Amino acid sequence: MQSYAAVILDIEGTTTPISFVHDTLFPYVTNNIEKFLRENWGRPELEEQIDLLRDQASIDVKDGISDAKWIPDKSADISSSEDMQAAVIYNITWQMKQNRKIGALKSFQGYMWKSGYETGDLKGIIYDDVVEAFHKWNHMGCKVYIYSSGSVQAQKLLFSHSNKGNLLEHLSGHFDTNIGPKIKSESYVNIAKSIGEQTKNIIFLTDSAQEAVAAEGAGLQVVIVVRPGNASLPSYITENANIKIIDNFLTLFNK
Ligand SMILES: CSCCC(=O)C(=O)COP(=O)(O)O
Ligand SMILES: [Mg+2]
Repeated sequence: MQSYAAVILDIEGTTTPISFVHDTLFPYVTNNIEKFLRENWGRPELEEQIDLLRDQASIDVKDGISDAKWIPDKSADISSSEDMQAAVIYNITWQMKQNRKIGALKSFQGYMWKSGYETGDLKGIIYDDVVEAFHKWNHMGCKVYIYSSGSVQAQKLLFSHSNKGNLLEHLSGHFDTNIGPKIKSESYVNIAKSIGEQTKNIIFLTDSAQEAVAAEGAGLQVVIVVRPGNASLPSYITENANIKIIDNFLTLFNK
């Protein structure tokens, strides 16, 4: 591995078990959405989230995506709050079944998780070696950033309410898909510009083969992280001499 000035980390399957996202975070949304909407109905923050979902739903319907449905407009008096809530529940459930990485869904999930973290019902899970690596990188003066499909709000909640305490002080910044999709090289170029580093001076750690290829295409140094429960790696990754594969962040500090 060459030297580097900044590290970018994926979350799911990299800093955090996939099982935490799929067996705890996602069910928190699907299991609580009905009650959550009822209790928060009329709040401006919830209306902002629904506006984002409605805009995305219109795009999906216009694009002819199968099973996509409109969310009624709040200015149309014909729709009761029950109809609106049912449409939002349908939309969230439909998107989550497909594990979509779309901004409006990710933003809504983050908004719901906020109350879960604040009440203590949710606690982010971070692997032990990640925290030790944070200390080492911080000590070396190497900046650490997060790039996840989860919204910036959701990322901050996870790292501030974690099983290892509040880890936000170790992080220099957060990126979500507002900077671009994780499977596009351009997104990594955008992040490099935003943090003021050349792409060759950044390492990106991820569990995803597609993300690895995109980051490599942008000129970043790429490390694939293998954690329990991660998907097996395709041969174009395992046979790519430019991509290092590790199962523990601390391997990166071995001489
Ligand atoms: C920010 S925690 C929630 C993770 C999430 O919603 C997700 O889609 C995982 O995406 P990642 O890019 O971290 O693999
Ligand atoms: Mg991942």
